[in-house]
Amino acid sequence: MPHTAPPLSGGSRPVPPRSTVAVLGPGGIGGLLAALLSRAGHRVICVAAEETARTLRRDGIRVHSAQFGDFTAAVEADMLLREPVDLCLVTVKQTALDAALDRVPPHLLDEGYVLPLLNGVEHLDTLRKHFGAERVTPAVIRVESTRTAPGVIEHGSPFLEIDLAVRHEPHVPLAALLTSAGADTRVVPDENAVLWAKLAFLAPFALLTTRYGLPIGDIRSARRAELEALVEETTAVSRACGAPTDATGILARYDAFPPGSKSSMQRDAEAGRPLELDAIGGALLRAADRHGIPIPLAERLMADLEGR
Ligand SMILES: NC(=O)C1=CN([C@@H]2O[C@H](COP(=O)(O)OP(=O)(O)OC[C@H]3O[C@@H](n4cnc5c(N)ncnc54)[C@H](OP(=O)(O)O)[C@@H]3O)[C@@H](O)[C@H]2O)C=CC1
Ligand SMILES: CC(C)(CO)C(=O)C(=O)O
Repeated sequence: MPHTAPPLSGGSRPVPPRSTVAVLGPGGIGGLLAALLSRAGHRVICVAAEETARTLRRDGIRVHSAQFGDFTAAVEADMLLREPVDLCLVTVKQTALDAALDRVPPHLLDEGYVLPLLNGVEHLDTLRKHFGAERVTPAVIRVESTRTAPGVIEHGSPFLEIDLAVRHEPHVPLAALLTSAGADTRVVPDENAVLWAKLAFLAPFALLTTRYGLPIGDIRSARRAELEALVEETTAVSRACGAPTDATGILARYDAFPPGSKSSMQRDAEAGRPLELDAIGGALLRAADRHGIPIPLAERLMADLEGR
């Protein structure tokens, strides 16, 4: 998948032989990264609810991946983080973030870094309040990965990409650590560019696939005009927020997805789970309102989805 924002150097520094990484929420993306980091030789502590923690301690994490193959990785797991770690990946849904943060006492990250991989833009405020602004590295992930049962992960996309918004190289070489696990990781100097490039791309994908219950292949063919109009809206908001996002590039990215790909919001809808509507569509509407940008199509889709 082509990236949109210009990279900085930073992915090539040596990785500490064995880092200790906590994963708060070992689900679709957290479980995949936990397993890959463990397989790469790092110490991984998953922080999860009781049943999931018990299952992970007993069975490890089983990954089925077209990109990385099928493998099982041993991880530690607990309901509460009890010791300092080099890095804490935050990989819960936005709807579970406040409750999940009770499991990670902030002082345990005094020397480490927090890497949130949630979709959306507004969770960073919550995390900065909890851990302190200097501990949190904004980031986004591009992948399609599903937790089909506790500790069982189906990684469906032929890619796993992470963009880190880092102005100054953190003490822990985060990019090299993630690269060592197999993630195609880039360091980009601009937080807005990283977060809004993802949201401008994700919001049309998530809202349309969820609204119509169709995978991206059907949306980009049968509902092309709607998709293009919505991308015009999201890129206008993104540009107003200071992120130079271009509609043509986003449409090309949709076209490169395997046709059966679904958004995580769509998978949540299918499973009857709460949707991250506020984190994705709500954040978009609020930003459009702040900048006086009309986005009627996004508003209509949000109203449809809220009324489901
Ligand atoms: N899945 C994907 O392909 C992609 C997802 N994203 C984003 O990544 C984020 C995570 O999504 P995803 O991995 O799909 O989510 P999942 O629902 O698969 O995983 C979330 C995990 O959080 C755990 N969890 C929920 N509440 C708590 C809590 N209070 N304490 C501890 N753990 C908790 C769940 O536990 P349990 O297992 O016990 O239910 C689950 O393991 C979202 O913001 C999503 O939008 C971004 C790109 C792609
Ligand atoms: C669109 C996709 C699959 C890209 O990673 C995503 O971020 C999501 O569905 O949450």
